[in-house]
Amino acid sequence: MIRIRGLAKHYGAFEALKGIDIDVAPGEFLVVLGPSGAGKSTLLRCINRLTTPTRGEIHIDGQPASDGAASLRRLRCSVAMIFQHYNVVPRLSVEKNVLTGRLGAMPSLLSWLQVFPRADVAIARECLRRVELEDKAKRRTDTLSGGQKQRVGIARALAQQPKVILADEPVASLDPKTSRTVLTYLKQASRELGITVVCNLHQIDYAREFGERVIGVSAGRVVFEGAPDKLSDDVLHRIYPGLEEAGSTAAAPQPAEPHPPLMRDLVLKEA
Ligand SMILES: Nc1ncnc2c1ncn2[C@@H]1O[C@H](COP(=O)(O)OP(=O)(O)OP(=O)(O)O)[C@@H](O)[C@H]1O
Repeated sequence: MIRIRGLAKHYGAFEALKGIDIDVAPGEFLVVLGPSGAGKSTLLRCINRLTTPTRGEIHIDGQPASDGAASLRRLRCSVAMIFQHYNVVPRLSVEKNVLTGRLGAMPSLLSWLQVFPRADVAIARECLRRVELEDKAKRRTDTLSGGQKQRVGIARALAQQPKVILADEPVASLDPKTSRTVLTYLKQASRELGITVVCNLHQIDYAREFGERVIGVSAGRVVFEGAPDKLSDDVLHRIYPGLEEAGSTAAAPQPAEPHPPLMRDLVLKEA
């Protein structure tokens, strides 16, 4: 579904991405792990062309992603985004926020007037049902909790009926219990609707729990690619260089515990 080859992004003299090759299968739930500044957001922004790569090729569903008008239109329809800070419009109702996911598919006059065809309202309601928020449809979105706002973000992305969802640290602002709920809704929708998801995360626990495959990015390069159960201590040190200096020295795996102390420290810090 997504094929990335030799992707590089420079900001002036700084190389944020240094030649990345990634393939994502249709319907796959791929987690991208990496320390702050590794280039995870830049990667997502290159995929949906919010930023223009310096070098490299990206194909989505066999079509090249480029800055041409036709390509951008295609990308805006087929690739949806979920953001860390939800990006909902606070004073709009929950349902209207979800309906904004339909704007790209609507005639421009109707979208300008914010008149939504009945079929689009039905799609929005179905998406709200998926995240179990149908009873909040008419509520102002600023009256919801953070977790509920992110579920609105998921419903809005689903309303777009995308082939791909890019989620940029979707649970970074949420507590662990709410984070799991939100990721469960996202994974369920991905599985049931066959949507490919690329999800940037900071939490190793959630990568293990929700990722079907994990990519580790460090300093603009892919340093790991594999199944979540392959996230050993060695791998984590490759993804997070300098981890020992920052935390405890007890980095050796301790099979009696679900997570070695070093990993747990990192998870708690991020949660
Ligand atoms: N518009 C920009 N101009 C200059 N430098 C940028 C820009 N956007 C990102 N960078 C730099 O590129 C590097 C990668 O940033 P990016 O946001 O992709 O990292 P990240 O892995 O998503 O980090 P975080 O987990 O903190 O969000 C960072 O050093 C950042 O400062």
